[in-house]
Amino acid sequence: MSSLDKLAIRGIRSFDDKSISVIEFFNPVTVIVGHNGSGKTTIIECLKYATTGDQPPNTKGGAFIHDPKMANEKEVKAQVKLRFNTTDGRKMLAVRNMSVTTKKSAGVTFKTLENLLAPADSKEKGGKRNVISTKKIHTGHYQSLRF
Ligand SMILES: Nc1ncnc2c1ncn2[C@@H]1O[C@H](COP(=O)(O)OP(=O)(O)OP(=O)(O)O)[C@@H](O)[C@H]1O
Repeated sequence: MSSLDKLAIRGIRSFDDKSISVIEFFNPVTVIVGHNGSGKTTIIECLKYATTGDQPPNTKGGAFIHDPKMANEKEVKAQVKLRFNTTDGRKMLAVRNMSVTTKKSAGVTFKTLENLLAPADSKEKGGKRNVISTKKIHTGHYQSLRF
């Protein structure tokens, strides 16, 4: 059976872009507990975003990203990184990046940046990963991952 290992969130909704929040998943169950507005739903939305690339409804234009006004920045870079185990026991990493920039002249600009799916332990010389795909994955164990 495939399983979730760790989820790292930076710059999504109330998770600011100055630090990385890591959520570790346990077997057989992980319970997410917190006050209203503390980010429970955001964690689930980040899991969905990591695995499908889909952002929550009504978040077109960067509303899923931490508000630059709250961060007191012109640009906020967001990243969701999911480490998971495949059905055949391999550790994989799915990473998605996006950004919002604010300019007086152009308003808010939302961009999707690099996405990747790679073996989690695949650091090559020079720190580059052995990337399987930065686009769509249709087959095998990654069937539900759309890149
Ligand atoms: N773009 C954004 N930038 C900064 N903060 C945001 C942004 N969008 C939403 N938020 C904040 O993120 C929080 C939403 O968190 P979320 O809905 O994940 O919490 P929750 O723990 O599921 O809450 P509840 O228990 O009420 O369902 C709210 O505090 C909201 O003000």
